[in-house]
Amino acid sequence: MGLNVRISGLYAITPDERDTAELLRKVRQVLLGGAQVVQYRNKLADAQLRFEQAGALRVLTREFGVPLIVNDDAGLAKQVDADGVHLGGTDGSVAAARALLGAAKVIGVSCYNRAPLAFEAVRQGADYVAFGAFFPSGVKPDAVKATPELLQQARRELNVPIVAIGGITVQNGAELLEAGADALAVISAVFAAADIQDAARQFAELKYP
Ligand SMILES: Cc1ncc(COP(=O)(O)OP(=O)(O)O)c(N)n1
Ligand SMILES: Cc1ncsc1CCOP(=O)(O)O
Ligand SMILES: [Mg+2]
Repeated sequence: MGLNVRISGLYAITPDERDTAELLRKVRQVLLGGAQVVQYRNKLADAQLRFEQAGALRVLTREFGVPLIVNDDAGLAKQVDADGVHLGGTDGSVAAARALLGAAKVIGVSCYNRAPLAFEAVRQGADYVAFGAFFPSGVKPDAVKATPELLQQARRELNVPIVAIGGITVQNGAELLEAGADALAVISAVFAAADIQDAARQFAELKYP
């Protein structure tokens, strides 16, 4: 995994935002609040806008010394020299991403509510695994439901960082950290907050491993 990359703490995932200046303003707030990882995710943007936004986030996250992970697209991660890529079930193989990005970059894999997917992802060289959704998510209302017991099992049986996602708030996140998560991946509870920086700060103050 990347030399100075640690997957732990508040893992802030960007909301679908077409206005790049607005996106940067919001992400600066989460960084000032203490986010430890930023993922660029934008399901509305076309390839040109995604390139522009990922590149701008690359500059911003470097300013804070925080890793930038690109969702779905290892090619874009490579183009902007992101620290890694996050792959879901339809986003290509770990092997293909590794061949493109090299050994120093981070590859994270969505494992939904299935421990066997995580064992296989790690066998293929994933650097972290993500489980969820733990709570109802307005961003992904149809996401499969995962339970804290899965985090306990993953903690016992895996040696890579574990990320929890889906409807996570400051209030319900503590339970997931106690069950074994290293990082909390969050969109709405930080980016839809009236005060984004303060919401991020509250997440950053939780007790991480
Ligand atoms: C940290 C993290 N975990 C899970 C996901 C979800 O990935 P995926 O299942 O590919 O869904 P999309 O985010 O692409 O809609 C994630 N992005 N990040
Ligand atoms: C991308 C994704 N995968 C499972 S739930 C989810 C959305 C998380 O967003 P929120 O933190 O707003 O529930
Ligand atoms: Mg995906």
